[in-house]
Amino acid sequence: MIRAGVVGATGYAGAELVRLLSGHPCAELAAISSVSFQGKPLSEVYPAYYQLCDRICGTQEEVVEQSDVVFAALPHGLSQELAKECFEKGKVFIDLGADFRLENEEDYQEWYGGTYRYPELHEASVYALPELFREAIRGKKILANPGCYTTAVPLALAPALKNGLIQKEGILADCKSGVTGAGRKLTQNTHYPELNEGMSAYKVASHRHTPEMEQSLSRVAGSKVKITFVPHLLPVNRGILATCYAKLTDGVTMEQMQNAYREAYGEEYFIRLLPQGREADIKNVRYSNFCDISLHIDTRTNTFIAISAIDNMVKGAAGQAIQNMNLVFGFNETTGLKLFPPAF
Ligand SMILES: NC(=O)C1=CN([C@@H]2O[C@H](COP(=O)(O)OP(=O)(O)OC[C@H]3O[C@@H](n4cnc5c(N)ncnc54)[C@H](OP(=O)(O)O)[C@@H]3O)[C@@H](O)[C@H]2O)C=CC1
Ligand SMILES: CC(=O)N[C@@H](CCC(=O)OP(=O)(O)O)C(=O)O
Repeated sequence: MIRAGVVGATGYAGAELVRLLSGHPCAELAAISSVSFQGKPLSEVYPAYYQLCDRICGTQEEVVEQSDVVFAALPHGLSQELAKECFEKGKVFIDLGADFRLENEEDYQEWYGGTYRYPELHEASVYALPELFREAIRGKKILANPGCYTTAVPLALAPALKNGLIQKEGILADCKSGVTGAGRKLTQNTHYPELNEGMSAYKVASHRHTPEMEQSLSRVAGSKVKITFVPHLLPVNRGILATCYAKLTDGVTMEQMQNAYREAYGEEYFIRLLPQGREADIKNVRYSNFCDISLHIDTRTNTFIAISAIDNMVKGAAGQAIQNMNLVFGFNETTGLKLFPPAF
């Protein structure tokens, strides 16, 4: 049994980590922390956890001391000091935020407005999207867990890009997110009457996930890829639907495309390639670590369309973080994550 701790357990990602860790056969929840709810049981914050996790929220320091692996589910900008402390104490650190995701500090400065205080930690860290970069993750102690859009879009496009089946210019990612993606804090645009019965885009072609997706896609393609990314807010709790468009390379057929995706993902438990004629749907991946992908070609306009669906809180956050924990501790990657999505 390894000991797992969650810093920021009272947020949505932290609470989801607690839920998933409670069913993990090789990890026990050792400690949780909060600033606002210190000294209070987590079940007071989330009544659904009553008698299941009445653990008291402690301090960040207690989590580090009592854990072999520390998950940070904090707002961006708060992870660097914590990572340093974990690294010095030989703990595995898995960051659900963005502080270690971008390779270039200039990109981080531009999109997040911070600096890399400990460059050596960034050198030691790895971008942990297992289905694309698995081998680089093994043996690492600082893991940058991708976010929801930045999981859904690269997984949808990677095999087509890697095999040169689509053109690198003009890729569009049109994405929809459930409201839990915005976290637990209250804001006007996530207020029920403002959101319900509506659907709107936000941060059009200016969202800070853009450089992160481009980083993954460029690595896979072997040269710089730029995309246009437009996120939308959906009036549902969970889910990311990523509809990605690209111009096909001349002459590419659906059979070639399907072969490339089967070769890339055929052995991946968490990626479900849907049969032709079905479309990925956020309803079918809720509460699971699955990423459903459907492939489509518009022969009239020579356009490839890949649609992926994930649960933003699971494959887009806590589930993927536990998948990464499994990977670095040498457990089967699916341990504790064979979550059956509800049918309706
Ligand atoms: N929600 C999602 O779908 C996804 C989120 N993420 C990332 O995960 C991280 C957490 O997101 P999410 O759970 O949604 O956010 P929430 O706003 O729901 O939770 C934030 C957590 O951070 C804690 N916190 C806030 N400010 C501070 C502070 N100054 N010092 C210490 N703790 C603090 C809060 O604790 P308290 O108030 O109790 O002290 C709370 O537990 C973010 O980096 C986010 O980008 C990644 C992928 C998907
Ligand atoms: C609906 C909503 O607001 N979603 C969040 C993304 C949540 C997420 O993936 O968090 P990371 O920033 O850690 O990747 C957003 O658009 O910023």
